[in-house]
Amino acid sequence: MIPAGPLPITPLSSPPDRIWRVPGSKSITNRALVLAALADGESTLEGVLHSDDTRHMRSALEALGIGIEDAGPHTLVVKGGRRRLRAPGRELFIGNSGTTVRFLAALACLVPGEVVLVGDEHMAKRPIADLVDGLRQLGADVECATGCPPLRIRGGRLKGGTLTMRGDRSSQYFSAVMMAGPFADAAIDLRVAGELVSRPYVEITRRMVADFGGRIDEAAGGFTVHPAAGYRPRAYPIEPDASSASYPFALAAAAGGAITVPGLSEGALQGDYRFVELLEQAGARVSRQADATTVRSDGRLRGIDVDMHHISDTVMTLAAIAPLLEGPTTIRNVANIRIKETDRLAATVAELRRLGQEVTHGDDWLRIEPRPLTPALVRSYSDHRMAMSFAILGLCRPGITIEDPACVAKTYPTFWEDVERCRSASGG
Ligand SMILES: O=C(O)C1=C[C@@H](OP(=O)(O)O)[C@@H](O)[C@H](O)C1
Ligand SMILES: C=C(OP(=O)(O)O)C(=O)O
Repeated sequence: MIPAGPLPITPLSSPPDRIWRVPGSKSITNRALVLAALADGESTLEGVLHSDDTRHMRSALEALGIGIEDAGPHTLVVKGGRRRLRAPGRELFIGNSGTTVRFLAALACLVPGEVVLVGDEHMAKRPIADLVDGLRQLGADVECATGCPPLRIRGGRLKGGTLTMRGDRSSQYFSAVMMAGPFADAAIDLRVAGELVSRPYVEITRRMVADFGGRIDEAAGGFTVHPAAGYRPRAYPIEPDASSASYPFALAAAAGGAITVPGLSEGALQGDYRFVELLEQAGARVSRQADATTVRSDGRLRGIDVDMHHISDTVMTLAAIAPLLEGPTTIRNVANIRIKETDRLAATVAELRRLGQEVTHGDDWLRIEPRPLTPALVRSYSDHRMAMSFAILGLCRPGITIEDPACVAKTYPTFWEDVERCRSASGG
C-alpha cells in the first residue's frame, strides 16, 4: 500500500545492516516488452517491473493487438509479431512515461492505421519534436501540434535511409528508432548531431536488439540499424533496477552501515549501476560480488565534484545526501534533467534551499554547500525520484516530510514497504 498525503519520515534508529531487494528495471522491462511484441511468437519475460510506466507500455501494446499474459508474479508471456499489430481504435494513454511514448512513437510507424498517444499534464511539457522530425525523415506521417505529446501517427511502413537527430535532449529518441528500425524497408543510417546524452541507455538498446536477433553497428557519426527478417522470440531475464538501487546504496553510504542489493554487479547492463563509483569517491566502500553489490560506510563521507551526464537519473539521489557530506558537492553536465518528469534541476535546488542548504547553479550544474538542516515539507513535483531521494535524507536526519509519497508508483511502487522492511531489520 502506498501511503497517501504528506509522509513524515522517521530516521532509522540504528545504522542499516541488511539485504535490500529492488524490483526489475523499468528501462529493460519496457524494451523487452517492445522487442517481444515485435518478435514472431512467444517470449517469456522474467523479473518484470510492475509500475505505472510498465503498465502504460503493456496496456498500449495489448490495445495494438499484442497478447500479454501474467505467468507468475514477475513473469509475462508476450505473444508478438509485426503481423499482429493493428490500429487500436482509441487513444493510448501513456501517463508521464518517457520510454513508453518515445518507444511507441517509432513502433506506431509500423502499425497499419492511426495511433494516437496521449500523456498527462506533465508529459504535455516533455519535448518529442526531434523524434517526430526524425521519424518524418524515414517517411512517417506524424502529427504533433506543440512539439510535445499528444502525437497522431498514421503508420504502416518506415522507408529506411538517413536520419539525423540532435543527441543532447534524450537518448530515448535513438533507442526508439533502433528498436523499430530493423523493420524498415532498408538500413537506417542513424546520425547523432552533437553529443549523445545518456549513452549507456543506447548501449542497453543495442545489446537487447541483438539479444532478440537484430543488429545495430556503430558507424561514423552514429549508428547503422540493419534490416532484420524479424525478431526471434525468447526467454528474457530482467535485471533489478539500478536507478532504484541508488536509494539503498545512498542510504548505506550516508547513514553508515551496510546494504547489499542482490542481482546487480559489475556486469550490469544498466549505466546507473555506476552510481556506486560516486559513493566510493565520497569515501564509501563497495564490494562487488558475483551477483550482488554491498555498500558500506562509517557515515563520514566527503563532498565530490562529478560529471553525471550519462547517469542523470541518480542526480537527485546524490544531491539529497549532499547535506550530510563534508564539504561541497558539485554535479556537472546535467542540462537534460530540466526536461524530465519536471525541471529536476530547479526542483532539486528549490528543495535543498528549503532545507537550509546553500546552493548555487547554472543551466547544467548545481553545487551544494552543506549547512545545518532546517526541517521542511519537501515538495515532490509529481516526480518519483524527488520523493525517493529526499526520503533517504529523512532516514538519516529528523525533520523531513515528503509531500506526495504516491508518486513513487511510476517506477518503484513498493518503495515505502522496502523502507519499512529496512527499518525493522535495522531495529528502528
Ligand atoms: O532509455 C531509457 O530507458 C531511459 C533513458 C534516460 O532518459 P534520457 O535519454 O531522456 O536522458 C533515463 O533518464 C530514463 O529514465 C530511462
Ligand atoms: C526520466 C525518467 O523516466 P522517463 O523518461 O522514462 O519518463 C526517470 O525514470 O527518471
